[in-house]
Amino acid sequence: MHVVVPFDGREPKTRLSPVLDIEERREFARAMLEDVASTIESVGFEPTILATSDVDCEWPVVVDERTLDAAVNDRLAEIDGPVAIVMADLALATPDALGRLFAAGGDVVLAPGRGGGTNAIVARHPDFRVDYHDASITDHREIAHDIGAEMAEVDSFRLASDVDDPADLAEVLLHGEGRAAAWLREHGFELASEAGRVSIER
Ligand SMILES: Nc1nc2c(ncn2[C@@H]2O[C@H](COP(=O)(O)OP(=O)(O)OP(=O)(O)O)[C@@H](O)[C@H]2O)c(=O)[nH]1
Ligand SMILES: C[C@H](OP(=O)(O)O)C(=O)O
Repeated sequence: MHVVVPFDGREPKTRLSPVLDIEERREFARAMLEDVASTIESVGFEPTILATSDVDCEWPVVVDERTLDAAVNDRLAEIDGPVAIVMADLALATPDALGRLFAAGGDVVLAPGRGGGTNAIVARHPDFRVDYHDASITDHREIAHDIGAEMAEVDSFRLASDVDDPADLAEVLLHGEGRAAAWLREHGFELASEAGRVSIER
């Protein structure tokens, strides 16, 4: 199976701009990418980074400057056989969680993200194409249905937790075991309590 990790390192994670400046967001996004790619590797697959510009890293990189959908759909059309698409901001992903995703049966396997996104996909049907953004999980269910694909979903806290907003950083500090969690600690982030919920402070 080909495992593709989309990554836009140019102005990443704009929703984290209340707490991280542009250089910090680049570094943090890169730390998450390394966590995701090395976790994929640890379950026996070589990730290909599908990036908007060249990335200096130990994995193969395919550069495609077009939109996310255009770049991913081109890979889906070009690659023969199963393709997994795993987002680069899954800082809580573990070998166990990704292993369950890759092993799940079905023509199309979806890992929903909190908030309506689609954090990972395994596509074994040649006609499956993506339509990211907004409530993409609904769109991906519909696309799978329309092409007559047998669909499955993976129920996983770790795969559902993409890191988009400042509140998600608390989850990384609570549960992350990799470079992203270490990066946050090195840059002064720690857990705090706010109105009975865990938050972050710096
Ligand atoms: N190749 C490619 N990857 C992208 C593109 N846009 C987003 N990504 C990647 O897709 C995944 C999900 O990204 P999002 O959380 O939607 O967006 P983001 O740009 O990182 O963050 P925001 O600016 O806060 O929306 C991350 O791994 C991004 O690096 C794109 O245009 N091309
Ligand atoms: C790419 C997008 O990510 P989100 O903006 O939901 O994190 C999606 O999953 O459709």
